[in-house]
Amino acid sequence: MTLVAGVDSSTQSCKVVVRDAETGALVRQGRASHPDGTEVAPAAWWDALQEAVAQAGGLDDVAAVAVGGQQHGMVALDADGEVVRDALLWNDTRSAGAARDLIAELGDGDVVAGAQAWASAIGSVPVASLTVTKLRWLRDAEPENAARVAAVALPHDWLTWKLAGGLAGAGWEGLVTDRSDASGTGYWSPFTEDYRLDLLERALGSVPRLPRVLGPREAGPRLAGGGAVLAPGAGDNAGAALALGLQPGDVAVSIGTSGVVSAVAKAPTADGSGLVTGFADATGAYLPLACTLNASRVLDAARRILGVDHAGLSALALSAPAGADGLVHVPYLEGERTPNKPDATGALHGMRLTNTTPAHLARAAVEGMLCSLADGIDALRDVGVPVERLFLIGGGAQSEAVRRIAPTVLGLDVHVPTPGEYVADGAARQAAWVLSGTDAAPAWSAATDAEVVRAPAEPHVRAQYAAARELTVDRAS
Ligand SMILES: Nc1ncnc2c1ncn2[C@@H]1O[C@H](COP(=O)(O)OP(=O)(O)O)[C@@H](O)[C@H]1O
Ligand SMILES: O=C(CO)[C@@H](O)[C@H](O)COP(=O)(O)O
Repeated sequence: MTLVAGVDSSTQSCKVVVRDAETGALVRQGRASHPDGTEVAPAAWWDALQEAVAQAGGLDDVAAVAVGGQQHGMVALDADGEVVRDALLWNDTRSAGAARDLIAELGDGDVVAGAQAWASAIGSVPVASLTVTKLRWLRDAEPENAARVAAVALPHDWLTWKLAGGLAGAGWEGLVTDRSDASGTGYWSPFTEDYRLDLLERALGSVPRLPRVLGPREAGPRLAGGGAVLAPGAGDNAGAALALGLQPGDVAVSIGTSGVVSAVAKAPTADGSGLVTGFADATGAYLPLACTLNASRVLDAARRILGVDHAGLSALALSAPAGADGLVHVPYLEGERTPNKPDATGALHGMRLTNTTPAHLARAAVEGMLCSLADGIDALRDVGVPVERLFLIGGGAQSEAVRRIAPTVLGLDVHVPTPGEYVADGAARQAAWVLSGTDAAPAWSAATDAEVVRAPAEPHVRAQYAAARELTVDRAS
């Protein structure tokens, strides 16, 4: 049996799956936690990867490996290949001002024109999540660090490079990425399939070395020591789309640290409103996507307040009526990215003596988180993405309340594939694809055994959320 490995280096943890390259059958797996925070030493990801790989029985008998991971994180490297400072993650909002500056500059002061100019150039309007804004922040806030930057990579690129042995083992040539993750930097164009070095220079003030962008099934360097082939890897959402085998009309709804709705499209998008980012996927197509900063951790916060575990929160939420008798939770606990409100805070609206119970609070948390995703689905529709089937994945999909309430808020049946590591699985499928060299990815059975959850839509839940959504306040600091 030929084995392949897929990695998901996500915000909260690192997951590794080892699968049969031909059938996709799961053979072994491992997992290790990442530290908290929106600024993380990349070495912590490397340590977690080592631990998860060891749990998964190692890579000695594996023929190809692909790394998927959280997108956008800024991994700045110096001339010796060492990290210049801790990585700023996708959910770090300190570069919100830099995003505003970059938009205004490209529009010569006209922010609407600037936003559209960015969307037309790179498919997305910069927000604090995108790497390009983090580089501008670095230039302005830490000029001494900015001056040391010789190369910039993303989390998945850097881990792939480390697996290849880093600068000593693979040289700068071995620093590779793929088009899905490159498209989330803000300096790679899905229209020309090339880096926009002018935009990179505009942000950082210099043009550092960038990872070589591999094609969807192009082999990268080998594992240090001459072992497995390293595949291009992917951004996490592109990895999940590959695992799910998304078809036109399908939308993946991922409830991890981020809340993401994404679909595979034949052509790139350029949404000047900034709600939909026009990323590329891992197969040579495109991945229009709307991403929030607040998803599974909204439920974690509600659990903390109520002093219950996952099952307890779920039972409470399901015991309250749809709409929680008017209690609305706007879940901007980390600020927000879609809509772009980096300084917003979360809020509870419509509190009455009758609805201030643990059950109502739990219901409002689940509904508020789902309402923000429903807004994202509307944004996808607005750019012409067909929305027919929803696939619910990510850690939050393990909540029964989320699964059962989702159709009432999202207004469609929800397909829930068997709980699994879909990003790591997509990476493993890509690794098998690189080995096979065939035109299409190997036909592993994907989400065919999904449970379909049906429930009538409850439009008043979204209506009351929409009324409360704008009434948020910015953080004091
Ligand atoms: N049964 C459950 N119900 C609700 N949330 C859950 C459940 N199990 C795990 N989670 C949440 O899922 C999140 C981790 O999911 P994951 O998709 O791995 O996140 P990420 O990709 O951002 O690292 C955590 O916030 C965790 O609390
Ligand atoms: O920023 C995005 C997508 O644009 C996020 O999807 C990150 O890629 C992190 O994902 P999780 O680790 O929360 O799944």
